[in-house]
Amino acid sequence: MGSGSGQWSVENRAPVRTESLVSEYVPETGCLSIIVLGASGDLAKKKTFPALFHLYRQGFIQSQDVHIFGYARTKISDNDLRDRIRGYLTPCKGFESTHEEDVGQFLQLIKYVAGAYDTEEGFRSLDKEISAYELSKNSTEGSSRRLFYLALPPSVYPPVCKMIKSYCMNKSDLGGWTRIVVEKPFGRDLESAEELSAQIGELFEEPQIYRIDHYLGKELVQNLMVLRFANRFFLPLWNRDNISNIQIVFREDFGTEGRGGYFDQYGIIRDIIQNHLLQVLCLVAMEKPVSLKPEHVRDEKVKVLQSVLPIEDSEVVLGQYEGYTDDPTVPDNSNTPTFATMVLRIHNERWEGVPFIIKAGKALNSRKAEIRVQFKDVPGDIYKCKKQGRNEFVIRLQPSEAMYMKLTVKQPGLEMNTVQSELDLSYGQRYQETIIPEAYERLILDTNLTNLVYGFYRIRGDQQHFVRRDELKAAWEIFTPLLHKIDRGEVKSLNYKTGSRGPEEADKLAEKAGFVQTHGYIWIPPTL
Ligand SMILES: NC(=O)C1=CN([C@@H]2O[C@H](COP(=O)(O)OP(=O)(O)OC[C@H]3O[C@@H](n4cnc5c(N)ncnc54)[C@H](OP(=O)(O)O)[C@@H]3O)[C@@H](O)[C@H]2O)C=CC1
Ligand SMILES: O=C1O[C@H](COP(=O)(O)O)[C@@H](O)[C@H](O)[C@H]1O
Repeated sequence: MGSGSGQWSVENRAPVRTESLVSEYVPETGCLSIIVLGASGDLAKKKTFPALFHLYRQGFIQSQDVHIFGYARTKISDNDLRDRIRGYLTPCKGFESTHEEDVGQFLQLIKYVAGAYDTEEGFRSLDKEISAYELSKNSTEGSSRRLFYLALPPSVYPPVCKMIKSYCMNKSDLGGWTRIVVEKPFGRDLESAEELSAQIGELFEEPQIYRIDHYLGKELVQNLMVLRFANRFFLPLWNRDNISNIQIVFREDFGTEGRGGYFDQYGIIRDIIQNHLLQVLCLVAMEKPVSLKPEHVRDEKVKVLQSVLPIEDSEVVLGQYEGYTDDPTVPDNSNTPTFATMVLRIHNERWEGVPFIIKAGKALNSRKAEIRVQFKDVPGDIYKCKKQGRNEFVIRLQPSEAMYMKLTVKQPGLEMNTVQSELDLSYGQRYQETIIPEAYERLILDTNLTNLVYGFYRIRGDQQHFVRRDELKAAWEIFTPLLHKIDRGEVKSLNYKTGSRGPEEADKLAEKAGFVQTHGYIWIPPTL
């Protein structure tokens, strides 16, 4: 790293060798079929196909051994599907000049099959298409790999899994496999999630099931364990003796945008908090795992979830933005929250007494997701620093990925004043040449493709960044009592204005829980 010109530059360093990450490189020889079920939908066009395109452009998906199938009920042709997704395929950094050509070649890998989610006929035609492709590649029966991505509402997972199991399985005796990727929210509450798990569990083994939570694929979420467990700085500070409170925040500056029908059945807690923000909380709060093996990491996450105390009604604020019910698919009297702030408390030695303030909202005044660790006041403060604000360590997940530490320094110059400033690691500036992959790219890669990890080849099929069944159960246990109260109308959503911070009561709750806002200081992402 050199800063002679005043600019940061990044040297290529040898990869760090980490013993526990070494795993055997076992080549998989058969061809791979990726089947996107629900291909006509929102997730497929906005996230799944674009992620596959980027993997293709970066060489992880190669036309000679990977084919992509779209499946849904809508009766459209191959070309219709290609036209639907074309506009969502954004150029890969560094490949802008060949983008049109790349898109054309990628789209040719996609074939569409129309069919129902619960009938033999559709899945038999799908199997026929996949088998024809495998045959055309001379892939030995039993060596081919089939990845079914369920970009579908969870209500159709059981029939779809049954159909896959009955008509579309690969014979896995020669290194081939069949895997399924299921989206969140997995169920509506503890009971329905357990039922869904049991139904799918009868059809597939746990290692075949990838419960995706795309927040686990975000760069700075993947960095959390490295940050906590590979740096001496944080080890002694990361506990109730030093930390006053931790906020985990998700804000969007747009509403449900045509997804009102889906959203109204779930609400912000099931859509964002029970999964995305809770997964982040686990990584912030867990103890160091025995190793980086997926089961060791997930064991520690489960322990955190099981230590969360029941949520107090007095520590919850719900909101619904004005205009939410204008969507014709949303009932006029809907109480579904589009905003929630709540305090989670972890009953263990490290975190007793430290509130985790969780906040998520749609149609707010900004779009961002971040973790804000606020430290306690300095004891015996001779500078009267309280007026400047507390130390905070902020991990900005998006946009403008960054980590910064808010700290008090001497005001530069002749005066002897203190002022709040920051140590700033902004990724856009520090890693200018690096392409930060989209969360879905990374996670799809984890399900099936071979890649370099910390300098070693390993077979993907790594479930560390996916949710295990007991983890899911523990997550639903936390929220189910509250969700049932909301469903029964016992906890009401307060109105808030589109483009606001959400209900004022939410800020008051955070303050009551111990968060001290710094006034007069705002971190601004550095521009290049
Ligand atoms: N959209 C997003 O940004 C995100 C979505 N997700 C999750 O991904 C999954 C899919 O989401 P999304 O694409 O938005 O959903 P959509 O509502 O767009 O549904 C996807 C497809 O499923 C079929 N479908 C929709 N409703 C039903 C139904 N009631 N019964 C049977 N089939 C139905 C439709 O295809 P057809 O009628 O052609 O069969 C539709 O095109 C959900 O679990 C969601 O929570 C997760 C993260 C982000
Ligand atoms: O899972 C979901 O996530 C998106 C937000 O994802 P992000 O990566 O853009 O932060 C959210 O808009 C959607 O409601 C939800 O289903």
